[in-house]
Amino acid sequence: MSSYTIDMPPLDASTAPSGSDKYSVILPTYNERKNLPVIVWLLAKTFESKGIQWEIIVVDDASPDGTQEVAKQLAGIYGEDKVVLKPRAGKLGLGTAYVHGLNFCTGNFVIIMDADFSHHPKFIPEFIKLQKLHNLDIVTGTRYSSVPTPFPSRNSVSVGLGPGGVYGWDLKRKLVSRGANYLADTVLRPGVSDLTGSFRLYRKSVIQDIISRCTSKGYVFQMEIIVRARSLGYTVGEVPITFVDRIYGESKLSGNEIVGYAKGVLSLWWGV
Ligand SMILES: Nc1nc2c(ncn2[C@@H]2O[C@H](COP(=O)(O)OP(=O)(O)O[C@H]3O[C@H](CO)[C@@H](O)[C@H](O)[C@@H]3O)[C@@H](O)[C@H]2O)c(=O)[nH]1
Ligand SMILES: [Mg+2]
Repeated sequence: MSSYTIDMPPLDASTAPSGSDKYSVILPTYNERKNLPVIVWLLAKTFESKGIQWEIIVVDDASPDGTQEVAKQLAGIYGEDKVVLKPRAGKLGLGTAYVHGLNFCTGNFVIIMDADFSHHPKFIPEFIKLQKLHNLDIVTGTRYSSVPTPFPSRNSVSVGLGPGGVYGWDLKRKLVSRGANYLADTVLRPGVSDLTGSFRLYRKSVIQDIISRCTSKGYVFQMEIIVRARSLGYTVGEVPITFVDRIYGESKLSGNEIVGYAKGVLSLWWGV
């Protein structure tokens, strides 16, 4: 991977979080026992090294592999105020996991990401910088653009050198992801380059408002959030990220999720 760094100033007086800012990370987990300790360590290191207040809300859906036991051990190591386990009784879907986790966030900013290292915490300081520089409501990681863009539109020229991209997916999964973005972009025209990615930073009041209007339950949730954010007039910025497919465990994306996505696009088309 290249040593490209995003062309933005380092966190300084104008772009650093204020003393009262706190970042709540929602980590949805289903069978992530092997991944959880490392992602928590990376997150803690990222925040602590920059003196940023943080907490992690682990939303585990009764994983049979013992993810919750690992989460409890991590709470013992980092502190119960830092690693907060908020389990659910069964596998109820990714979208509703975010809704559940949001109820327990005490920060004024919320970061949502995957627990399997596909979303690397090293990008979080870039999200924070772009948010602070432009006072944005949402910053979304994009795999399909390679320059940071504070106010993307359908006309943004955003293909260049730099990060942004997917590593480790087969052709079928790449086509599903591209196709899902193409479908929603063509039908709903939200003007954001990656609608299905879930690595994002939100102002908490904004994600609370949007989530209260969302109807979907599964992976389609990410797309619905951005489409609703745009129609409500919230500001969105994009930071290029590299998405690296997981090493441990399996994706939970099923055929049902793909059908649910297509239905979600159509229902937003009728309703928005
Ligand atoms: N609590 C809970 N967590 C879940 C569930 N389904 C998945 N997760 C968790 O959600 C994260 C993403 O799941 P993966 O199964 O690893 O997703 P993926 O196939 O790698 O999909 C990625 O790409 C999609 C398309 O771009 C994204 O939509 C998705 O968010 C993710 O980034 C992981 O931390 C996983 O444990 C669920 O029903 N409940
Ligand atoms: Mg994954």
